Amino acid sequence: MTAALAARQVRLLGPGALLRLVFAGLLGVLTEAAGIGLVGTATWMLVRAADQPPLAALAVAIAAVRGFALVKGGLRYAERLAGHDAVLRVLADLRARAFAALAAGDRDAAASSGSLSSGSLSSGSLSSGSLSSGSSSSGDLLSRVVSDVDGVQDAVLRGALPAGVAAAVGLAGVGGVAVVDPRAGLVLLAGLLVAGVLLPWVGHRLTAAPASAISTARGDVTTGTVDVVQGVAELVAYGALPAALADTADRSRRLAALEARSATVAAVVGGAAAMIPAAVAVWIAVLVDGRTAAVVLALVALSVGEVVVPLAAAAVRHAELRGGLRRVRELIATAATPAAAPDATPPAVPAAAPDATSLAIPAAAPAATSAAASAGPSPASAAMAAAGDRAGGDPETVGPLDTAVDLVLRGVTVRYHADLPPALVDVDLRLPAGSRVAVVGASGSGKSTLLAAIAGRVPLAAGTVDGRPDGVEAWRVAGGVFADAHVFHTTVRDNLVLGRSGCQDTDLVRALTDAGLPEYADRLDDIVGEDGGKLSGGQRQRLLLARALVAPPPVLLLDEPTEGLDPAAADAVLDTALRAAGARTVVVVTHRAAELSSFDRVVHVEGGRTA
Ligand SMILES: Nc1ncnc2c1ncn2[C@@H]1O[C@H](COP(=O)(O)OP(=O)(O)OP(=O)(O)O)[C@@H](O)[C@H]1O
Repeated sequence: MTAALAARQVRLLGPGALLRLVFAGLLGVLTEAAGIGLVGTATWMLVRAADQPPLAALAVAIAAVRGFALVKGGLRYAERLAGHDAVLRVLADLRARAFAALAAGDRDAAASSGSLSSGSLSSGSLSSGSLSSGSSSSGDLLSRVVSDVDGVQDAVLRGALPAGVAAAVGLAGVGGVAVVDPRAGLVLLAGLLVAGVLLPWVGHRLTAAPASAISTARGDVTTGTVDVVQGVAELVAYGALPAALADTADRSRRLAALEARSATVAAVVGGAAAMIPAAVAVWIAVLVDGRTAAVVLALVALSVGEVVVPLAAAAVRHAELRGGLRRVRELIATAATPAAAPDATPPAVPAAAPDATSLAIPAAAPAATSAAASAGPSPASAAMAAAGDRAGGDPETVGPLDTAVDLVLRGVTVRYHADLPPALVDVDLRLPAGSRVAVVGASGSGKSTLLAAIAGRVPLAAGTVDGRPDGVEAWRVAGGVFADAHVFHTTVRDNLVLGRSGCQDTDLVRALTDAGLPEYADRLDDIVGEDGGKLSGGQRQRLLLARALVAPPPVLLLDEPTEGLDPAAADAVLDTALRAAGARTVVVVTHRAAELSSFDRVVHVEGGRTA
């Protein structure tokens, strides 16, 4: 068992680093020994001085006190230097090995999928690695790899090294005290076992479960915050931002509560451990015969006890780091495994224990039938569901407007930056209710900006968009698929619902079918990956179209909704989508001339002006 543990550490840290750490540990033991020698000699000297002996009788002790004090300072410095040097070397090596392993996993995934489309370190590709939980975002994974590897520093400097030093100093201390007085040795041994073994074990046991919950909660907060930030425009467009922000804040509060609980355990066991050496010292002082021996042994025992006090807090910290350390070991192990041939079964990846990964969005139960029922949604998706519930309770204030609207743009000018030329210049455009308008033009001519202006997503430098009923937010009148649309790192269902009230699965299936994505009709609980990383470009675009078709506003805006599809499929999807839009106004940005026959009007945009 010990040999296996040692072999594991050698594999993780490397033999060279272990030797350096052992050297640092030896320096640590010598430092503590010098400290204990200093306390023992100084105590003896003070007790003897009370009897006013000739100065010569104290000369050796005086020199020894000075010597111990000087040597202790130098040794402490050398120990810190050696320990940090060893650990920093270990970290540099581990980082290189961890990133090599990630890169290798990414390459393997790309090779086996025959495509590099998901890009470096995508969540899809990382899912072949040992760290991945199919639902973790690449940002979350990367930040976790970084913090997991950094955790090794804490584990070594605050855990392994002090534990080794405490064991050596404790044994030597017990032996030394026992030689003078065996009963005092036993008392010290008992105190050390309580402070250095029992309390750390209790602390570790009490914090192991919360530590795993903290890891999960931290992953939730990271993934959710990134998703909300990346999808903020989309959340605003569907009125789901306040709920998303509230949910993210809720998750942060839950994380803080878990961390506070863990910190309380650390404080209690740490505090209890800190009292043990004092109790041991008092006990020994009472127990041992002879004033000098009693005082010297008591203070020596106190000094030895101080060495084990930090172990309780270190054990609590280890409970927090345990999952991360295991992930690092697994990652390094996969890097050491020779790459499998592309057609071979992928190398067996150690199954992550429940606390090994921070599953931000656990896979939803297949039986779930609503967004709210899907298990462990991401903050954004939970917010979407919450917004949906809210909408259900108050359909007058949230959700798209359900009356026809005539919109009119008058002299609309949009300028993204004062130093840049305007992206739209003096645009007049009528959008009568039920009209079908195609917007065409060269890349960069201003088509997406025109849609953004209609939807009220950009401030107008001049002009007005008239026709929105008073007091009704712009997103409830006009919305749909925009150029910067975001796919949330959650299920197909949550991506479709996105804040709409009362959506049934039948509505979602209809929208998927209308958008040309029927293959996902029975996969509503599939996690789509970070920004839809597990979908093809065309599927991603059709998912966005389906989202827009679930409960469209009176003016449906579609920015290149069929991008990524072959021409025949694009025509079919657009036809179905236009039919699904019913009596609503539809404005479609398209590059395809063949699609134009479906529209009553074609608006050409050139240099920000319409013709
Ligand atoms: N957020 C922004 N900040 C600054 N400039 C922008 C921004 N968005 C667009 N622009 C600029 O505004 C102009 C119009 O961009 P827009 O995206 O509306 O064009 P587009 O016709 O939709 O292009 P494409 O067909 O390539 O999507 C371009 O010059 C573009 O560089």
